Amino acid sequence: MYALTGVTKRFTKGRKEVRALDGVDLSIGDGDWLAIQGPTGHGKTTLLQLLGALDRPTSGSVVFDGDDLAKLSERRLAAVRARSFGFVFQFFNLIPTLTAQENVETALVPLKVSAKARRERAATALADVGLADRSGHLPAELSGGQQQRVAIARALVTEPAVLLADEPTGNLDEDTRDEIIGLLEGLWKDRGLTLITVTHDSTVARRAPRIAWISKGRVSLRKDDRRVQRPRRATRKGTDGEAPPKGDDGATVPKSAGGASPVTDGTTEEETAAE
Ligand SMILES: Nc1ncnc2c1ncn2[C@@H]1O[C@H](COP(=O)(O)OP(=O)(O)OP(=O)(O)O)[C@@H](O)[C@H]1O
Repeated sequence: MYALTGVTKRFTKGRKEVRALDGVDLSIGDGDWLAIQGPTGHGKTTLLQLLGALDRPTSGSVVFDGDDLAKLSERRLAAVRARSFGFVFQFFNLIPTLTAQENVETALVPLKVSAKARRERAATALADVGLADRSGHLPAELSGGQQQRVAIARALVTEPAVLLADEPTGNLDEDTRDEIIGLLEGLWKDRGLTLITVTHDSTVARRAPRIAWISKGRVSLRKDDRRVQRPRRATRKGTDGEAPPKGDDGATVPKSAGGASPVTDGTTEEETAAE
């Protein structure tokens, strides 16, 4: 799904140049859940923004499903973003004057979905995150955890292939953090999503089968890193809504694209990591 090669990102701050990413090589497969962990200011959000086509690298390539996001026109980039990526942020980013239902519907406006279909799909998305009975509430009338659920519904109502979450539990207490990460994990398993979560929090990172550690803009993966390979998510009209089977340790066991025996690609990526 993703292949990043030699990715650097530099910012200029006054007279100083900051190398936010410094030679990142990384591959992320369909259906992977990758946590990006690391100290503050070391490039986590920058990497997430490149993966979500919100920004471009200074050099290197970010290939997503065969397209180098670094080279696409703004128009194509916006189209890929709208079609393929959903975003969740630490501070929810809901529109305060709109109800939960209306906030979720906003994600469908750029896709030119009819008003009736918007209403139906937003109601389903809210039900999927356990908020069917809160659809008429404004964000201020919801708890932090509920607001994040609305934000997750808004991210998923467009049925993206990839969900990118930047510190999704960073503004929540421990119990709510566990609820939200459990919700994300369930959605990841059930929908065959590719999930990429940025987090400071090791408790959250450890829930992901893959962890990328980022330090000074360089990425390293665990020695035992393995890509999870699962079939592409179910589409709206598809029938493959089946949750992947569990392994002995309770972890999701990947299936081959043909739905046959579980496989991984069998390679570790440490050779390609920057450290
Ligand atoms: N738009 C920008 N202009 C200038 N410098 C930037 C910009 N965005 C990020 N940086 C710098 O790039 C470096 C990496 O920032 P980034 O936000 O990716 O770190 P992070 O690991 O996500 O940090 P945090 O955990 O605090 O969110 C930092 O030094 C930051 O100040």
